[in-house]
Amino acid sequence: MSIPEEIDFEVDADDLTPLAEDGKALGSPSLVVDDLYVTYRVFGGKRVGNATGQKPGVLKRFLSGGRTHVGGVTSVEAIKGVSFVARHGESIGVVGINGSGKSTLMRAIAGLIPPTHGAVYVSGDPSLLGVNAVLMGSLTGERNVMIGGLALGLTPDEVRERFDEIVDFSGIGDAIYLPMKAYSSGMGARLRFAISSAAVPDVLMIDEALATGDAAFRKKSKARIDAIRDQAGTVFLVSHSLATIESICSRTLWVHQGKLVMDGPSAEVCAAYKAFVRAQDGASR
Ligand SMILES: Nc1ncnc2c1ncn2[C@@H]1O[C@H](COP(=O)(O)OP(=O)(O)OP(=O)(O)O)[C@@H](O)[C@H]1O
Repeated sequence: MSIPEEIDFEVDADDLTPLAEDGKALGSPSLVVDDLYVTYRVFGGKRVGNATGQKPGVLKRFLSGGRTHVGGVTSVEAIKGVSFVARHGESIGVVGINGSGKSTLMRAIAGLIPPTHGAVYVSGDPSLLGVNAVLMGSLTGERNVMIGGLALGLTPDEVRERFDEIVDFSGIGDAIYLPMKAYSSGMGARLRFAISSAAVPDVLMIDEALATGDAAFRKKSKARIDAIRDQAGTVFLVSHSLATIESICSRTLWVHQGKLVMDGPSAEVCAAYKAFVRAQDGASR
């Protein structure tokens, strides 16, 4: 296995200030994930041909009308028995190699995928979690600001009041009037972050927005994350940039093959994860 490209150990640590030890006591639990399992069912995921790798016979090919796939349902166990408690005022990083289950975990917490076993309990309004899910690539950024704002529980007037501020924060300028599918991944991520954090949510989940943004955007984002934590929100940050995670999150979860393998202070978890990836990379050479 090689180190996934996105893992950027050296990423811009200079422009990120070290995490301040503010010594603030954390609040009550905002989220409880209890023995969570998530299984995807994929239709048509079976191997082509038979187990020996030989082509199907003439009769089979005739009966299948020349189609090469044989259908069937395959299960992918993406999350296997994850449990943890998050508290108000906590910022939590989530690390793991590609395909380890980070996005699935976030989507399950957001209520976008049902658990196959176990449960997720969220204090407050879980609808605050799902902004990314409602945004539509075929609509302009402007329309998406309105849709995302409504999904956050704002009224249309409140969204209109905050519109300029959201666009300014995203820094995408006149591109706000283009369809979102015309945005670069960085521009899309910046607008999603600007919308998601326009109202103070109970639980804010951030994808790669901070990794794709430039130094100035990361600084602004960090200030906004700190403000959300100060108002007792919980922030999850999924990123391949360990420098960003260590700078923003006091605690980190390491997910591997769908399991939570480590949960603790960011410096310790990131160091262990870094050593693991380097060892894997060495073993594959
Ligand atoms: N919609 C889906 N249908 C079927 N399998 C899926 C689906 N989404 C993810 N998976 C599978 O679930 C597992 C976990 O994927 P997930 O996207 O959660 O990983 P990740 O850690 O977020 O990866 P990355 O770092 O590449 O974004 C993988 O094996 C993936 O193939």
